[in-house]
Amino acid sequence: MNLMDQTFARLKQENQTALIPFLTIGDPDPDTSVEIIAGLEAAGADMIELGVPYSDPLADGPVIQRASERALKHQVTIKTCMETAVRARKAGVKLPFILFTYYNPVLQFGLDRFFEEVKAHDISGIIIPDLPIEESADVRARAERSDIHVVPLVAPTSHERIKSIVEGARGFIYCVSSLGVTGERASFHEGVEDFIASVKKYTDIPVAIGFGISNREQAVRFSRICDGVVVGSAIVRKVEEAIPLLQGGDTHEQGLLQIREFVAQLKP
Ligand SMILES: O=P(O)(O)OC[C@@H](O)[C@@H](O)c1c[nH]c2ccccc12
Repeated sequence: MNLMDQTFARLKQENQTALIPFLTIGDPDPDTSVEIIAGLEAAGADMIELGVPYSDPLADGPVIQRASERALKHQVTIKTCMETAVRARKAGVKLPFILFTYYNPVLQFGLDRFFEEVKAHDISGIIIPDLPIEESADVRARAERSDIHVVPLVAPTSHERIKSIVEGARGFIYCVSSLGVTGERASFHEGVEDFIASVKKYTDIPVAIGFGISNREQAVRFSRICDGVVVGSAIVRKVEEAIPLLQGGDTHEQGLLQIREFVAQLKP
């Protein structure tokens, strides 16, 4: 059984909601990313989206765009992110990894090699936000053969396409809370709870929500109706704010603690 499925099954038994951070790998550097991942698990994260930095992150707001630029200064690639997963495992991190990447880097990497390497690096799932619908059947078939879950994204504007998007999906469904790009939000798309309910009508697999969730109150609100909450920009911003400490030699641990404490209070 895929580690992601095992985790959701355990959380369901414990009547818990998964806290799923997104982290740009290589920000501020690859070594520190391994330490931040360990800190996220210690803070209560249940699985982690390992963000592959990309030069043209169309769906990302300024916080993640800046993080990608910082990471790309270290020439971070899909391979670096896969190696980061293995390094985190070796450091004792047990939670499932989800590789988050735009489609172009996957095509550059090569689809056959991509799935072989994802499997070999103990990664449970992938999210490709710009995966073209006409390519998704092939990608899902390849993933299925390796027992890797391709997590589909559904938006409040998906309406009649929700059924076709979630049918046959594995892992979890990623409900995007609002239109636009990633980034902390004070409010969400009108009727977001109804949207989530409409998605749950078509699937029995876990449903998580992301986009804009940046504080405990919002995480608790969505934990009432979702199996998972995804938090990215708010955490990536904490990393950005901690960089002077992380790079300050004797204040490095203090920087890691600052990130960990922010994440710990998010756990619904
Ligand atoms: O950053 P936010 O608003 O907390 O949203 C999660 C998001 O970071 C992560 O899941 C993600 C990062 N880049 C994306 C692009 C599209 C969809 C989702 C994402």
